[in-house]
Amino acid sequence: MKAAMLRSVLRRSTGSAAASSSRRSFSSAPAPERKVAVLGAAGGIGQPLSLLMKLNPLVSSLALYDIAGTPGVAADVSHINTRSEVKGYAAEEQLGQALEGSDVVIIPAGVPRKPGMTRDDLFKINAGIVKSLCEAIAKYCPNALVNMISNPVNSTVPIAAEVFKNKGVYDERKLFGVTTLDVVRAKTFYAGKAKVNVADVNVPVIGGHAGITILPLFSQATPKANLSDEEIQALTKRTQDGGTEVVEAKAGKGSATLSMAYAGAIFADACLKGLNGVPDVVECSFVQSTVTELPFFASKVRLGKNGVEEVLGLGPLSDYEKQGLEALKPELKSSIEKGIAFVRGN
Ligand SMILES: NC(=O)C1=CN([C@@H]2O[C@H](COP(=O)(O)OP(=O)(O)OC[C@H]3O[C@@H](n4cnc5c(N)ncnc54)[C@H](O)[C@@H]3O)[C@@H](O)[C@H]2O)C=CC1
Ligand SMILES: O=C([O-])CC(=O)C(=O)O
Repeated sequence: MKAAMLRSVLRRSTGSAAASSSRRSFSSAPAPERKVAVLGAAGGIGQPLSLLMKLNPLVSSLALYDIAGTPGVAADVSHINTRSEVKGYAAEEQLGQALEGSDVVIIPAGVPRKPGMTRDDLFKINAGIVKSLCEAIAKYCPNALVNMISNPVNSTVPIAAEVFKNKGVYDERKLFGVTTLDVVRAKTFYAGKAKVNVADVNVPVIGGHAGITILPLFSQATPKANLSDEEIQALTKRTQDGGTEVVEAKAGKGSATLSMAYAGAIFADACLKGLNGVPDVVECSFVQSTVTELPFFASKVRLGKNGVEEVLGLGPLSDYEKQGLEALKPELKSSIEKGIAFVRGN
């Protein structure tokens, strides 16, 4: 959700005569009907993400699913006077209804880290959660774009792909690991150091979503700034450790939720724009890829009416980034293989 969109939503909710008449004169075809499902909607990420999706005028139907606490969240969000109709789904037997007809399914279901844990430590619990949710997606909305937030993303995306393959519905253009928070952080930290307007900043982040597998390409950052090698290395490390910084600050009360909800809303908005035929929608995401020898890799992707339209190349890397790329491959490879083995062995 970009600032302009939020402004337009807020303008709409004031309902002033001037606003509605200018809306009439400028609006052509109404935005198509789009259903978005959030799985894990009552959680730390799920709640603010559901709020942001309720503010998104591209959404006509919002399905909120969780195994606990859904009715309250759904009732609360449903009172907001924006376009989408909100329904809550509270138990596993309602998951099918929640998913049916979905264009985009966002998955922030599962446990978050506590201090001292790695994202991979979440595998044990989250792998099973993601697997069963993806089995339901394969059954009830096999054509939906899936935005995977649940960690470890480096393994949960391959798990989803294996489930979809087993069910005969895998379309690599429709499965995304959400790495937008890495981009959000890289932009914020770069703007602070380079002393440029954060709204103007662009920084691609490639690789995966854990520790050194997160590789921000500050050599490609715009607007250009004259940062020293030490400054670039410190920015890289801070981006890689951004999740841990929040986990430690929350001191046992979970990981990033608000910034993740923001990032998840931006990525889902980009998916919806792509589905609606808006041209040149480009975001970084962890997708099936041939950009490196690894089967999944995060890089810039162009989004379109069927999901991934094009996986874009990495562009020129600095020597430091080339080293980072080689260094991340073994860990990313083993996380991907762990996800695949989890489904194949089960
Ligand atoms: N991709 C990324 O950049 C980020 C990913 N995350 C990950 O997102 C996940 C969620 O984090 P939080 O919202 O903070 O956790 P949370 O514990 O606050 O919320 C998780 C929600 O998932 C629900 N849930 C559990 N099993 C479920 C199932 N089978 N079906 C539906 N819902 C289920 C829980 O009831 C809970 O409401 C974690 O795995 C975390 O590591 C967090 C931040 C950033
Ligand atoms: O660090 C965590 O566990 C949550 C996460 O993925 C992030 O904030 O990037």
